[in-house]
Amino acid sequence: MMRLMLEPLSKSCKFNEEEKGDKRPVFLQCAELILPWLTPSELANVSLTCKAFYQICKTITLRRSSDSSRGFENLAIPFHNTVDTHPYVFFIYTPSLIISSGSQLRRQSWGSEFPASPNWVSDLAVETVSLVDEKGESVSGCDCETCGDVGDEGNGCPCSRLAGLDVASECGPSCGCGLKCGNRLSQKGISVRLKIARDKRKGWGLYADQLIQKGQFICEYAGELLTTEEARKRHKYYDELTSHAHFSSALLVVREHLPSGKACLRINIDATSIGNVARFINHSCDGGNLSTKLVRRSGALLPRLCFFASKDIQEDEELTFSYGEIRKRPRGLPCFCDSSSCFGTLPSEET
Ligand SMILES: C[S@@+](CC[C@H](N)C(=O)[O-])C[C@H]1O[C@@H](n2cnc3c(N)ncnc32)[C@H](O)[C@@H]1O
Repeated sequence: MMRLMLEPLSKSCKFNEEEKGDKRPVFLQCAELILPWLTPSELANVSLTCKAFYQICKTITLRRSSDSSRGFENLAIPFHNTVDTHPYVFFIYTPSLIISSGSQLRRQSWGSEFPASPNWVSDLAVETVSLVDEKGESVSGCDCETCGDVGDEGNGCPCSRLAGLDVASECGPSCGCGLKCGNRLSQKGISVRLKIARDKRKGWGLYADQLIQKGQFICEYAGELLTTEEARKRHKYYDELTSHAHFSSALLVVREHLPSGKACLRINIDATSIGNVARFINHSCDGGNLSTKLVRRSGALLPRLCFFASKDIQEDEELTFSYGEIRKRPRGLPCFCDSSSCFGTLPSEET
């Protein structure tokens, strides 16, 4: 389909190169709209067809490397590479957890003059999934009207006391308070400056681009929410890819122990093809400088995995956390965390 569309465009390209008008030709305006939807290899092919397309593709590449979040986050999160020639990583961006995409999210415009619409994936987000009774009323969480006198941390809010031991609870859609409420720390998006930089041995990593104080919210781990069956299938497939070529997967399994202590809820999040900047966080055997917390919005069925600074973090410091303790494979992938407690291999676990 793409070839059919581009053939007439490149023919008119030749025609328009001969034109010496002041106005930008319509075909170039069309190209500006269409080319940001292409993958890097498609873009590379198109850039060979004529000078005008080459220039547009170059601009798109620059825009892509200047903001991995494509305008979905409050702040641009650029790529920096002084190691090799890869300008950016191509994946579909979602600022929050989404239900497995099916065919709806195969393409995303990235690198156009206009930033992506923040509502672009919101219809697919699962955060508003609630436990409701037959009348449609919320049967979990709280519906406090206001958290006004609870301070910026939201400590006194009834919602913050609903959580289990390793889960924090924030105000949700059923609460009367707004986004300014102190008990919605992780809902305001990324508010610290971050960048993605390339390391010779570990590949891309997420770095602080400012001083970050202990306790500050960094980002959530966003991606596709998978069934355990699908997660196992993908895990096997990613393992095969990793053994044949350099490939980085970002499939995370989180277990939430339910208050009874007898059961646990398993959450599989795959950020490999569809995810946010958290997919670039590398492992450190000493636990790194990030702590993870499951955060549930009042009334929401599923918690979200959120990263907070576990210590003060300096500008240019890499953000890392521990991928886990279990090392099932004796010859697992080598770990280059460089911490004094490094095990030598990355954690690995059967999913
Ligand atoms: C979630 S991704 C992190 C981003 C990844 N570095 C990239 O380039 O996209 C996980 C992968 O990063 C690499 N990685 C993470 N931590 C590492 C470490 N401490 N040492 C070596 N490689 C690491 C491994 O290839 C791992 O499978």
